[in-house]
Amino acid sequence: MEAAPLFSFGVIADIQYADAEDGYDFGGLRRRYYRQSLNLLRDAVEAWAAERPPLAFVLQLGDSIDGLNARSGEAEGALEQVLAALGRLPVPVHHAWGNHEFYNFSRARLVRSGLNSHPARDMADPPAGDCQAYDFSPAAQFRIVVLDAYDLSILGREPDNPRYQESLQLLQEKNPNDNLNSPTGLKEPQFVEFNGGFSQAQLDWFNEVLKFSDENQEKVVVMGHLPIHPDASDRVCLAWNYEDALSVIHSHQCVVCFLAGHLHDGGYCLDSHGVHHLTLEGVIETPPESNAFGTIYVYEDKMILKGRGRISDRVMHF
Ligand SMILES: Nc1ncnc2c1ncn2[C@@H]1O[C@H](COP(=O)(O)OP(=O)(O)O)[C@@H](O)[C@H]1O
Repeated sequence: MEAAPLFSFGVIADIQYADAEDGYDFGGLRRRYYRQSLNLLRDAVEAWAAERPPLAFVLQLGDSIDGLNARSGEAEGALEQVLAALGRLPVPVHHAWGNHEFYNFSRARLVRSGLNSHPARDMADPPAGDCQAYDFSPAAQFRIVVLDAYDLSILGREPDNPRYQESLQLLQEKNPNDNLNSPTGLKEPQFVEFNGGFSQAQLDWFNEVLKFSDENQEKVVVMGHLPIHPDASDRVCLAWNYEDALSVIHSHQCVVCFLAGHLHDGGYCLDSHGVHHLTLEGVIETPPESNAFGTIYVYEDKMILKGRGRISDRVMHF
């Protein structure tokens, strides 16, 4: 028997709920169970709520509702359903924002929604602008960093916003295709409209957080919608400037794990600096008889992932 963990938390990605018939991914190969995804979320919540000792929190890794809702005018209702399901948990839920949040809502609207899990600001010098990154300490000598992978993006902002203009310029420099969602022919195929990146202000802030954690002997788990390691993703689904985020992480000792969603097949690698990169399988492409969520039990020297359904169990030493 393992000793009791220091704390535990739930993880889930790419729920992409919509009250719509099943469909397929862009390639036409993977079925998307839009309506069932809400039932899978409810099953996840029920399983998490029954855990003893109770979880400390849940991380929702983005794409909580599908872009289909925007087209059918059901964005608000779909979000209400997802938040109501998560609201049955007696613990905080921390949300990353993905491309599908921005298909449905502006950044300004998200700040005023139940998907804004940013705690009241208590740390000095948060990242500049409308960046949604934040950090919190769930237990002594542990810290969670929530990164905003669409801080550079043309999704979620009006075209007259300077950050939109800067992002569009970068995207067009890297992607000459007429359809900016198409990675065809790109040297850096992650430069597509449905991805985004990290501003220098966010990277500077991230660096300061990790410096503090190094100085205080903390272990840090980082989460964001987009994967940042090519071995835990395909070449398209990475954050635009994933290398910049990796450099910040690798210039510190404290980061033990990076959690992402976006790539519905999931992925995992242990990188050259001993950081675990775990990309979670997406609920939306999970058949109704299975599921895709997990609980991570944190110990002084490791994290143990208990996966459900498509997500495998895994021990991540640090
Ligand atoms: N290879 C591609 N070429 C052109 N458009 C694409 C390609 N892959 C995805 N898209 C488009 O990009 C958008 C996001 O893709 P989607 O599969 O919905 O993202 P996610 O994997 O986050 O669910 C959709 O409008 C989709 O049609």
